[in-house]
Amino acid sequence: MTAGAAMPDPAAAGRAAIEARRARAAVKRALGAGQRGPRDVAERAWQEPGSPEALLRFSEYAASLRGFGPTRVERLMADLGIATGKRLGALGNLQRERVRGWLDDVDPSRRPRLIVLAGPTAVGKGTVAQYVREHFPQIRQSVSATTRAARPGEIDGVHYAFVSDADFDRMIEEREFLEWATVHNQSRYGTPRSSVQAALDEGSSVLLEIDLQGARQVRESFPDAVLLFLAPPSWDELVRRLVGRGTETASERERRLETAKVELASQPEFDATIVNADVAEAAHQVVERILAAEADDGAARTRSGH
Ligand SMILES: Nc1nc2c(ncn2[C@@H]2O[C@H](COP(=O)(O)OP(=O)(O)O)[C@@H](O)[C@H]2O)c(=O)[nH]1
Ligand SMILES: Nc1ncnc2c1ncn2[C@@H]1O[C@H](COP(=O)(O)OP(=O)(O)O)[C@@H](O)[C@H]1O
Repeated sequence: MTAGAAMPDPAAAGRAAIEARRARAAVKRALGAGQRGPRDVAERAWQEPGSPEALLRFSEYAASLRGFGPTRVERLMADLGIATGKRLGALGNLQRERVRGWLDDVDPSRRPRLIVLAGPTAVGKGTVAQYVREHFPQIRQSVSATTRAARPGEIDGVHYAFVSDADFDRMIEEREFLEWATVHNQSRYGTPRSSVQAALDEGSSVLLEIDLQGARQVRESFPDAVLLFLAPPSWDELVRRLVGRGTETASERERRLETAKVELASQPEFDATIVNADVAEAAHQVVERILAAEADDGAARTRSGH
């Protein structure tokens, strides 16, 4: 194959073009369905040249939004001084500022929120969070640091940053954690402050999958954080999931189930409970809560005139 490497391959180019078109269509669908906000798509386009968002034509982007028919899109483009066929990523600085101003009007509600997803061991927090990661990429998730050992299949820097006790001590000392806790009387876990703050500053909501002690600390330091409790359909099902996962010894399982009883009792402290009977259904409910929280905040700000 090396002989052909420098030659243009029309078939491969065609496949790449089809793939790129599909990716742009997915962005348009997500905009139309309200799964992604127009501000998020525009900011992503400007951050990542070459991304599907950047290559989306402004006319198609605007036409994907609810309530934007061809006439309204045409008028908008004339108002913003955007030429026909212009791609989002190709807008100059002046046009980007104009688009941001317009977004303040059409999408005033999107203020990023900090969301906590807590609940007893093995209820499915990790599974639901992963579904959200795969289907709703605009919602960021932070990677916690932990002193526990990696389980088979867990990747350092993806599932957790696996650190030593000494490293964890240093991170506490240097105030690197937004919150941290010793969980199951065993290992320490902490949320990195800087990456969470950076995501919020960029306009993305951040989902934290943390334990009850962490949830309480977040409530203290971020009073407008939204606390979601993921509950099992029943106690027996919770035990089945813990045993079924097969990652703990019998004595570790006992310890986790003791913690689980305390955690289940804390449910009234949360803003909402979501029962994880079906993963996709629970994940959609989590996302609905996030979108509602973002919109709610905007409405409140609009009312107070800011
Ligand atoms: N406070 C806090 N808890 C965390 C953090 N990361 C993970 N946890 C919680 O630590 C607990 C143990 O997680 P893990 O070791 O993955 O075990 P599992 O809950 O049995 O899957 C879970 O309740 C997690 O939600 C964090 O950064 N801070
Ligand atoms: N809705 C569900 N129905 C059935 N099994 C589930 C569901 N959600 C998660 N599980 C399973 O339960 C086990 C524990 O899930 P996990 O995400 O590791 O829990 P947590 O992160 O809350 O400790 C896993 O084996 C997972 O595949």
